Amino acid sequence: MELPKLRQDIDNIDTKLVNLLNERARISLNIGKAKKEAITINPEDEEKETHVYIPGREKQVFEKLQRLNYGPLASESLCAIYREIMSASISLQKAISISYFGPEGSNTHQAARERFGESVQYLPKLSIPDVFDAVEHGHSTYGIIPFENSTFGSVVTTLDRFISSKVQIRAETYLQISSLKRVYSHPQAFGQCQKWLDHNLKTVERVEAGSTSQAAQLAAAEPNAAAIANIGCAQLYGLNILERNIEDSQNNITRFFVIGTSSDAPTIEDKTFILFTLDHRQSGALCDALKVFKDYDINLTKIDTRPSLMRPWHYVFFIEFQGHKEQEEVKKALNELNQYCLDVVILGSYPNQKPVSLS
Ligand SMILES: O=C(O)C(=O)C[C@]1(C(=O)O)C=C[C@@H](O)C=C1
Repeated sequence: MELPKLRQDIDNIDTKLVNLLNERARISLNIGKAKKEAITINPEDEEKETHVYIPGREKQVFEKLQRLNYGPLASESLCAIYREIMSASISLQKAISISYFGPEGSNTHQAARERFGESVQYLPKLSIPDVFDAVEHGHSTYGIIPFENSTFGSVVTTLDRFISSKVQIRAETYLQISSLKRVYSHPQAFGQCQKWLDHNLKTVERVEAGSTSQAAQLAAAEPNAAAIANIGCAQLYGLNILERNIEDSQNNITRFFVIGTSSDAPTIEDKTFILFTLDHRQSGALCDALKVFKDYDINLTKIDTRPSLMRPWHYVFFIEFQGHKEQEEVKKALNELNQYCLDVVILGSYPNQKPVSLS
């Protein structure tokens, strides 16, 4: 076929696409209005503000797209296009800001961009507690923080800040951490690449930085210095890539939480994250607490513990389980759990986003 004719075909399709995209945008604006009206009609509702970001609905849309797609467009390409459609849709309803554990180019920044696209405002914060503060004080609509890494485990600063937090988890999101690099880095990244570093850079001094992107920034400003960071950082700070994929486990994935002022309504598959404290003088207290989940047939997906920060040798337990805090069985289980605990705090419920490859 002639090239001009093929380009004419593309022009015609683009005209249709632009019209359809705007039709979609108008519906999104109406959804925005409907959300505001729902709150005005039901002022007694727990929900005091309109949430434009609905992770459960987004999951549904993305799953449907992948089911519908028979190519030749790759599903990843289609999802990337839709990420931006959704981002624009959100920003039409309300201008939102996302604070993230930065600086610019950090893994958390990357995770945030993959989750929220380019039409929202990003606010870098230099520490994880600063992200919590920004959400708690209303300086940003949502926050995003690293929660755990598949090789190195929990991010303890995040767990510790949850102990005194007023935020609720709204979503989880996963990021494949690849192409880790050099000698300046965040302690988490050093931990993830320990074996490689011991083998290849045994005599090189390891200098800790506040984040992987700060490490890249430092390395860029210093001759003969390197950083362990992601590819985005190398591009941002003009670094050469010396070695790729140096992490000990090649399947190195970090999970992040999106935090906000409230969680969203139940979807078909949610998880809930809680913390609780126990009376340590009572033998079997932890066993009694955990048995509640067995009795209600609630599957646990994570358990962790941290010093309580209030009294030495007192601990806070963190548990993630399948189910939503508004489901009857979960409510009953948490009520019963309360009887065995000094304190139970629900940190939020969110749709399960675990990639199938990790299940
Ligand atoms: O369904 C909604 O609640 C919308 O606001 C629409 C929409 C979309 O564009 O599809 C936009 C943002 C939400 O995070 C989910 C979906």
